[in-house]
Amino acid sequence: MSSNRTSGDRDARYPAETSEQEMPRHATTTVNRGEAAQRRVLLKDVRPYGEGEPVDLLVDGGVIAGIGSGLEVDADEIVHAEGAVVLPGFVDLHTHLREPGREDTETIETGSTAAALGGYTAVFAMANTDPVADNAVIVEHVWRRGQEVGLVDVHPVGAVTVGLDGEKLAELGTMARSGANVRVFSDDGKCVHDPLIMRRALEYTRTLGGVVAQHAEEPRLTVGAQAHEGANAARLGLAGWPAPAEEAIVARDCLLAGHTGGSLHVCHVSTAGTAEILRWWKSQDRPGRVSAEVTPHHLLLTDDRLSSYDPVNKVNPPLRTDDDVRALRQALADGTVDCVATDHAPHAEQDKCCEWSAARPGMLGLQTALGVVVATMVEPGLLDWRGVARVLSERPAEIAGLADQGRPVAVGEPANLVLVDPRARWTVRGAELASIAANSPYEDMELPGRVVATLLRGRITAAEGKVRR
Ligand SMILES: NC(=O)N[C@@H](CC(=O)O)C(=O)O
Ligand SMILES: [Zn+2]
Ligand SMILES: [Zn+2]
Repeated sequence: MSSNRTSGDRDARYPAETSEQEMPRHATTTVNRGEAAQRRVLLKDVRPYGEGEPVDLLVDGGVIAGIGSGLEVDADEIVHAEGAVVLPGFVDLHTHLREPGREDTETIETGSTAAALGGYTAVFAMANTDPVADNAVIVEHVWRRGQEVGLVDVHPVGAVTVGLDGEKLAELGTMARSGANVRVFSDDGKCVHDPLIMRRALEYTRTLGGVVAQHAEEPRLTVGAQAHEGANAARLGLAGWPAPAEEAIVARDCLLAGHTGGSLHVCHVSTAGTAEILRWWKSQDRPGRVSAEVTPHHLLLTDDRLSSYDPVNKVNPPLRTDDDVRALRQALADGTVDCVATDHAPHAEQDKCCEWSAARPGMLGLQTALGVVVATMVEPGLLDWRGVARVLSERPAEIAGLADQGRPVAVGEPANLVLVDPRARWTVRGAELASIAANSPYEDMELPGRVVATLLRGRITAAEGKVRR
């Protein structure tokens, strides 16, 4: 991993130091005077990591300039946070933004909006777009468009193989050296199933300081699969997606990562067996660099949802059993699974509101991830707020090699931050989410934990449920 990697290596991120410095400052209450004026933001009464008495946190010039009680400073904006928990901004290693190709379901702009509202300051946009992000032109477009929108850093994921076809390695080096500085490579949506291609990908990305994010699904075991292979699928006559189709690939890839010294990241872990394999592998003397993510939906939902026959619940890998959910929560709590990634997968109404077998797999996740993590991990006592920072921000930033994300809430650190009201509860309405698509499996569900504000390099990108461009 390139440890010195900051997004600032690439494009301009702040407007250059200009006359902002001379602009008059006013101590005001929540007045937004645009980015140029937002140099100093005072967050009043915040609790870093939800610990201790509320303090004030001053953000100046994109970094945390002071933390203390009763800071009396001249700020451009004051946010009265009323005891909100402050954490490093969330980092999503697994987002589908559908641009280019399916802008009718999500664009970089609408996806960035959903991300900022969900508390994210960086997302990784998967390569299964149309055309596929398997070359420098596409990845540079995604990176630049994300910077233009300016709500969240959109890091393009580069495809491992040309056209996601699994046959020929894409030009990984060209993407790595491009303006998008790609470090995460994935054929997500499809598995890099050929073991020799996977081996070469691990070897090659190692020399680039990158990581291969694997969608673990042995395709020969999931031909025609529609739902988790178990009693519920059998009852409904749906072809089964057996747990070993995931587990066999994860075991194989751990061995390959160990052998090559390459970095493997396992996408959307969904079974108790996969958690066991990862736990065993990580307990070896030389496990190399293997990391894993779990999605919010696999932490909360089970294949009991199949009975409704509503394809909003169709996702890949499929929703599994209660036992799997329990094992995944435990694995996330003990670090066997490193982090939470949304696998935010917007789909058009016509691709979801149709018969089950014709429906596309995938569900929205960016704006509901925090709520689901609070409901499944914080409320049952499996994680505290430091743990939330670890799984939603620190570990994903480390895995992707982002130097300026997932940093401590401390003076001198970059002000990529999220403020969370731990007491607030809200009801999910798919149509009210920022995504163009509305395929949320949490419709009408009440979720705990609300994002009060998100700051990207010291600038408020979202506050009170609205983004600021
Ligand atoms: N998760 C899904 O069910 N769908 C994803 C692809 C993927 O993550 O495998 C998509 O692109 O729609
Ligand atoms: Zn996938
Ligand atoms: Zn995905």
